[in-house]
Amino acid sequence: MKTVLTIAGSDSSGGAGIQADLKTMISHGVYGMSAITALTAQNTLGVTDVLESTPEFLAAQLDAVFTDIYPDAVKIGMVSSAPLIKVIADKLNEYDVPLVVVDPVMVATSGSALMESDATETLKQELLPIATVLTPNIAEAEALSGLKIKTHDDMVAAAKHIGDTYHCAVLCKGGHRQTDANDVLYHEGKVHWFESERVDNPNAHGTGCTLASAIASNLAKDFDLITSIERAKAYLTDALRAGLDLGKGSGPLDHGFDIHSKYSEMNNQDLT
Ligand SMILES: Nc1ncnc2c1ncn2[C@@H]1O[C@H](COP(=O)(O)OP(=O)(O)OP(=O)(O)O)[C@@H](O)[C@H]1O
Ligand SMILES: Cc1ncc(CO)c(N)n1
Repeated sequence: MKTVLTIAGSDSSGGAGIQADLKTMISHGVYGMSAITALTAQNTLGVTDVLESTPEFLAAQLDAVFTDIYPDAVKIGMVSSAPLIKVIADKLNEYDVPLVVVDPVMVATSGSALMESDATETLKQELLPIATVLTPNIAEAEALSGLKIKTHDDMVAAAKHIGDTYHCAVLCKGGHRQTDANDVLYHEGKVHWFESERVDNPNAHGTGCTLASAIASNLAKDFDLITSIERAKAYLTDALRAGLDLGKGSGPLDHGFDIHSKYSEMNNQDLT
């Protein structure tokens, strides 16, 4: 079985972060592992508290994973401070990880800040150069490129700017656009669009985490980058279309829409 490690924050409501990552990985038939950068007290309405891991404890988690079950791919999500980013970069270099998806999580869908402002520079210098692919949403692509994004051409310009500066592939996600949900990849000097109509579902908590974990799972299974993104976007769109409606705010996706087993068919009546 292929193995994938997520390095990210825990979301107590289960829709984003580590929980979304592990659910996505099991749906892709890969073995998921986690190194937790922070605990968030969070639900579909927002984040009420954050407890960061210490850099030493994050390093210990990474050593424990890498010296035992070596991951075929790594997904990085919420990393809120510069010292934690530095630990991750050092460990990924030490263990020589080939496939790294970096989701530069800065602000949650609910509007809560998830990264300290002075950590952005460390992210740029330390993590972007070792990313196989970086997956900013529009606001994150603006912050990383310094460019304003309004049109499809602006998305391409920002992806090019980031990719050429930090030497990584960049997928600029259009999930926050009004008219479509088209994402654009800039990779090895070429531009590739992944087009999708918007799914009419206000429950979009954790879409970014889910897409990045699905890309990492597909890369671990030896699909090339474009195929990995195509498959990941199809999974994300189907998980949105499944129409789960939980919580009082922007609720989670149905990560398990595609998993059929004898256990998922059991209901309470079967148990009596
Ligand atoms: N309503 C929608 N319909 C179809 N696809 C969507 C919709 N909303 C988001 N997506 C897709 O979800 C993926 C994640 O994009 P998005 O821009 O939402 O990321 P994000 O802002 O990082 O996510 P998060 O809200 O988890 O932080 C992209 O492929 C995007 O096109
Ligand atoms: C822990 C965590 N990571 C990422 C996001 C972004 O969706 C979130 N809301 N929470």
